[in-house]
Amino acid sequence: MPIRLECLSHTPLHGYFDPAPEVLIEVERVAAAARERVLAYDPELVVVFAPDHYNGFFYDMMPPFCIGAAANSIGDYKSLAGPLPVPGELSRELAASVLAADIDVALSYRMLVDHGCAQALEVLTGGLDRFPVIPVFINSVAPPMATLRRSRLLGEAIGRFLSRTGKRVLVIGSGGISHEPPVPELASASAEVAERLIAGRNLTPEARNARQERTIAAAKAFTAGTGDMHPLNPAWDRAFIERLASELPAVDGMTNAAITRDGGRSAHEIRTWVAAFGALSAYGPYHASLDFYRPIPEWIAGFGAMHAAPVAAA
Ligand SMILES: O=C(O)CCc1cccc(O)c1O
Ligand SMILES: [Fe+2]
Repeated sequence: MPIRLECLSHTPLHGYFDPAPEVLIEVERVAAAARERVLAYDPELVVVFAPDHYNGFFYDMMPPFCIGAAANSIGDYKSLAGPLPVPGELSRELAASVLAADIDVALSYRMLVDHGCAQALEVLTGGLDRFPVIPVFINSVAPPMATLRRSRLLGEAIGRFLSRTGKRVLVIGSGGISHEPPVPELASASAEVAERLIAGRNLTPEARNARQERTIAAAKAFTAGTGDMHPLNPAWDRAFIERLASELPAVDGMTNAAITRDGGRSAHEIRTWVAAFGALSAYGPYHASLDFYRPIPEWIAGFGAMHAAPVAAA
């Protein structure tokens, strides 16, 4: 019942507005090494914990957590579009098992995922359809959100189920660390923007393009130091990484308000890493390595990558 973990930041700005060549080369080297590890491991099942950026999940019915029993990638920015090979029966069993463990989770037979899921699968496996994959959505952008502790416990419950399958499992966390790209907030939105956050599925190509251009413009302003975006927070990012590696339950002390204050509104994507480590922790003691960390303003990201495995397997 082996398990491996890979966590990494995502950014849709890769290929639109890149950092200096030496940084880009280093990130691509780290990504290639992670992909080699994954391909050598050859997982029988991938569980990817991913956020969504108002592409698949909206306030018309916003769950804190949702397991996909069938899913499609929308292909925003440069990410791949198309169906994910989801083992639906296993997803349903997973949801039943998590609910039986007192963690309330939704189930979707028509999940839409965006770059927050697709980019991790592409980087780590070379495509969307290389391995059977169960996507697990964690609300990381639409308040109110569950506690960070709840993401850890969700991960743990999923890990207990996975360990019973006997499968060679890879868990992925996609997102974070500190960052605050220009994603609107319902509380301060105009009526028109609010409607988009409540029921904004299936943007027209024009609206999609305008949205992507806004993100690229924001990245340029952020890198130039103009505008008033939340700063990246390398010290906070590194402290978080350290907790994952050596004292996972300590993340329970991080309140949602403190995450927003210290890391920015999209720093809530760290929930995906916490859930992935929670799943790994269900298998016993583990060893984690930090493969990369650097604040990359061009990508609006405190950009990190880690991998981990049970101590017995290391
Ligand atoms: O398209 C959006 O809504 C925001 C995209 C976005 C930008 C920078 C870093 C991210 O992690 C991210 O997801
Ligand atoms: Fe994101």
